[in-house]
Amino acid sequence: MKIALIAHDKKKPDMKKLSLAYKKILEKHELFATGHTGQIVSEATGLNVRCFNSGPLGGDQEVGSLIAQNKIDAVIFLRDPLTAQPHEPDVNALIRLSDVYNIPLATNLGTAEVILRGLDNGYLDFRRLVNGNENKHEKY
Ligand SMILES: O=C(CO)COP(=O)(O)O
Repeated sequence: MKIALIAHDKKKPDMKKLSLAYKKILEKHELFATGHTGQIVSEATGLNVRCFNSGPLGGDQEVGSLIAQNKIDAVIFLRDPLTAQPHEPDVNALIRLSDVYNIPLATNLGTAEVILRGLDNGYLDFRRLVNGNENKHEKY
């Protein structure tokens, strides 16, 4: 599975802890991330992470583009709900695309853990069926 990891600045410590705690699960999957988040996760865990631009410089849009191409199976996006972000439209666009394509999306630690444990228990295996239809999203 292809997992996207993103964390706003105040949530990066949480992302570091999450990636360390769930390293054994994450290492079975292909990881993608916005720039600084990916750097933190790869340095903390030693896992291979494909890093895009930093979020404010277009990284969220790069992840969104992969979602639109059916190339991301789950998103863990630890958002900071208490700080205004200059690139809020990009954040909203990424969340919107996840909903358009029914991509499991966690926006906080609680849901992130559910998704990671679900991933390990095969609950996201339905994504493999979707992946069989690469670039052919079901619209209805
Ligand atoms: O701002 C972000 C997501 O909106 C995260 O970007 P970075 O991982 O580059 O800090």
